[in-house]
Amino acid sequence: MNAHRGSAVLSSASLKVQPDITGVTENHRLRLFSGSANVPLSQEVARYLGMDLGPMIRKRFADGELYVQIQESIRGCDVYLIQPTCKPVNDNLMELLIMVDACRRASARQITAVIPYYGYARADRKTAGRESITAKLVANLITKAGASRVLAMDLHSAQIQGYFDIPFDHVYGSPVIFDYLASKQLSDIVVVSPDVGGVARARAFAKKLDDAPLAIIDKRRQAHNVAEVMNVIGDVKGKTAILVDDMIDTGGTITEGARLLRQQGARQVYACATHAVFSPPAKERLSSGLFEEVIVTNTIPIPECDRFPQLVTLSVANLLGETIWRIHEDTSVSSMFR
Ligand SMILES: Nc1ncnc2c1ncn2[C@@H]1O[C@H](COP(=O)(O)O)[C@@H](O)[C@H]1O
Ligand SMILES: O=P(O)(O)OC[C@H]1O[C@H](OP(=O)(O)OP(=O)(O)O)[C@H](O)[C@@H]1O
Ligand SMILES: [Mg+2]
Ligand SMILES: [Mg+2]
Repeated sequence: MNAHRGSAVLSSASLKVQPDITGVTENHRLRLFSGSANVPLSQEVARYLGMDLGPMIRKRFADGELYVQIQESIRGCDVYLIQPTCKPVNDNLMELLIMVDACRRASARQITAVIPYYGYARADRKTAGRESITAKLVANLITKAGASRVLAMDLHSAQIQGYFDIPFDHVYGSPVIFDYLASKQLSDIVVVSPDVGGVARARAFAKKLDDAPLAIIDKRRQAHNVAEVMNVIGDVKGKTAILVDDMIDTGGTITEGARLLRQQGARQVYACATHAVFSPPAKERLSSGLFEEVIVTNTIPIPECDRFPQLVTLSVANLLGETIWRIHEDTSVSSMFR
């Protein structure tokens, strides 16, 4: 390459752009940057990919506004920006948007927003008049900022993929949870969806657990953040119930569900959820003795003060790393979940 350049003037050793072993020029290489929302997860992803996180300055001005500067050239690079939009959601979202904008203006070839937890996902439709569909607004913001594609894990509702008109890879944390559950060798399992929105997720989960039976809880919400459970559809008596959800926020849904399952004769209750949102009083509810274990992943960092003895945290870093690699290599992502 670059033979057209005067070799007497520039020897190939002095050229900055070298072809790598795959024949792709090095300036199209994969680069990974982390926002501040979950640096330990980003570091684990980088370790899986055998690379370092790219250098980036992130600071706050005296007036509270954010400043981001990518500290190396990313011209022509395929850039992956890892940032779950968890608490503080508005700050983390804004930081992601600023990172995307900075990469676009720095002439990155492709920008993938890697969003292990997609905040505002529960505002996925109008449930009353004169409400915003904030999940769609967030999609518009990410797209408009300049993202070329999105990688997200366990969206609250899968339809959010369609809020984007750019390629979207939706992956699941369930394989790491299956592996963990398999190691426990539980018997007489019933997989339980704690509400109607979780039925498809729980059904897929049950299928993977040797076609375990499925039960569904009829949950209602009379007010925001208040969960009321009415009934269990399915047989749970004497069984090990595995509640499966996308997220645990205040813990109302999963603990009210567990209480009902115990009342209906479940022998043991395990809670599984990808995203540990953990708003108060989640810790108190989850550690009240209803659960054998509460199994979550590290899409959202869990501060020490929110941990409790029954909590098991599994890492999705390898899964995200493998997905990033497959996106970069243009190979199948869906085959990871068959
Ligand atoms: N972040 C949120 N926390 C709690 N509730 C929320 C949030 N965003 C939207 N909501 C409300 O949740 C329900 C969703 O309706 P479902 O039928 O249970 O899916 C709705 O009232 C949203 O305003
Ligand atoms: O821990 P909590 O504070 O109870 O919140 C978490 C629950 O809220 C969401 O469900 P949602 O109420 O949106 O119902 P859906 O899944 O049927 O859409 C989410 O899927 C969890 O089930
Ligand atoms: Mg919902
Ligand atoms: Mg739910």
